[in-house]
Amino acid sequence: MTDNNEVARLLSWCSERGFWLDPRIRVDVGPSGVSVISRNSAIPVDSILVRIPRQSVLSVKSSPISELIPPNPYGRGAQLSLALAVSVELVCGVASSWFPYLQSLPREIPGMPLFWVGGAHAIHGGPAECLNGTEAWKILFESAENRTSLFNEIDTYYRQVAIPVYSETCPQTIPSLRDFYYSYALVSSRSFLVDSYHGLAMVPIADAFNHAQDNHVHLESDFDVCPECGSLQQCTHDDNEAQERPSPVAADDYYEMVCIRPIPKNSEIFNTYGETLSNAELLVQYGFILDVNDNDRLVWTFDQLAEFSEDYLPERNWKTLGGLESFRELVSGLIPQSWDDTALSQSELVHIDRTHEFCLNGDASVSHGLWLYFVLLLRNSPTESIDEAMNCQLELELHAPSGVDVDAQPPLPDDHPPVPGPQHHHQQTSSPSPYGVIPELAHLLVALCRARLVRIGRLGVETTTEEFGEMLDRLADDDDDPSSRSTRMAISLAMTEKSLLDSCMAAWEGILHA
Ligand SMILES: C[S@@+](CC[C@H](N)C(=O)[O-])C[C@H]1O[C@@H](n2cnc3c(N)ncnc32)[C@H](O)[C@@H]1O
Repeated sequence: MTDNNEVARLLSWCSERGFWLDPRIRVDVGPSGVSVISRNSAIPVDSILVRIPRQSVLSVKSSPISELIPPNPYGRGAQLSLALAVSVELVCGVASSWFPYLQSLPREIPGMPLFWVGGAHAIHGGPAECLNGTEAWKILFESAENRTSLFNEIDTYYRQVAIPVYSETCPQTIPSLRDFYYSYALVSSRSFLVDSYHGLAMVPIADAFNHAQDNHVHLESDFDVCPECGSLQQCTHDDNEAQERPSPVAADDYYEMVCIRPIPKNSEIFNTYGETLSNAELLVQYGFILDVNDNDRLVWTFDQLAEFSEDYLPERNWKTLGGLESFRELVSGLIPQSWDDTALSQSELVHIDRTHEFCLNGDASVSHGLWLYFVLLLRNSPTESIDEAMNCQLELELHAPSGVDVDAQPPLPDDHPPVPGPQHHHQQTSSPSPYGVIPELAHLLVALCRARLVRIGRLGVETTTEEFGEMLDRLADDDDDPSSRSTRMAISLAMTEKSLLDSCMAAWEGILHA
């Protein structure tokens, strides 16, 4: 972990480079590494707490080897490019212009699952195994960008792009793959998208703030600078039409950490790394989780739902629904429509989801997209009304034995036979239900959740709440051991997902007894 001397060296370098820190704050070393704390006076909203000179950030553009790094403006590609720039600066050591900054960063980031696979953190029996089937597992191993694992993407970039650059710039001290992982981890956990010139960048001092959802500060920057030279003023790269950049004032040469929520005296000052980040995302990108995170959710893709339907509802083949692609189009065309004023918005079990995903949210409520998928799948003809299904949903919730309780514990004991699986799926009876497709939909949702629990494995199906508690308590006793801390975070994630799935199953089984 960073020590006080390293922080002192960082601050002295910052002062030489023209940084300005409000005297009401200090940078300190605490239990979560470096943090920023208010001194003995409260700080009001709109105060500028830190000014960071634009030319002091480490980005692909400001790197001495920028010409050698293939440009990659967004997403994981941008992170990999910046990791390459950072790794070369780390090799340069004291010769790097950013040395006092780089020496102040944590030497290891064991909380990030990137370091859990292989070595002491072997996947079998290690913390990574506890992530099996969870949302974090999906981010790590089924990356949305090209369905490959994060590890493969990093390894491929290292071999194909980084090694040739190292051979040219530092042939005597080529960083190892593990060294490259470290640089990637620094970028993943600390970089900011600052403006259209630097793009993603390492921003000293701005990255000393820890994360909270109710943050006190955020980074302000004039994003719209010349992407070619970074100029805030009109420059030779401007064409005649694009001369709308505002004339600069002195402050524009800085990025600023600005107070957006009053800060009490003597308390930690937090930034946010993203208002909607779930614990799975925080863990993978930053190596920590929050005790309570309202953004936690479980997501299914359309393809996963389609695969599930083929297994559990073989009688509904895609041909009867006009083909898989036209069904996909139907569903994806309806989800973004306005659902706020529909009857569904009054449901206790379904929520109108702004992300338009097929998901279960932190209240164990299913998204309107997931509900709609099953309604469209189950209805007997394309003319059957969705409004009718919404009314049936509300009716059934109303007539559930004791109302709907989404926090109810699952009625099934752990040794209860599983809910209908692919082989013995509950068939629709010949007499139609007065609640239309909703009872069948409830059965399917329960089966979908059960299938997800099975993917989580032992922690999903066999572990009781008490056992989770005991495991977490045991690991908390050993919190100084990074491996115990990692396992504790992984188990917490699995426990949260199991609890959401259990609550969802209990609620939908509850309405089946109406
Ligand atoms: C941008 S840095 C923040 C400064 C950092 N504490 C340091 O020592 O340099 C992000 C890292 O800080 C830690 N961190 C940030 N917010 C945290 C939180 N709420 N709880 C635990 N660790 C946190 C994590 O290790 C994360 O990867």
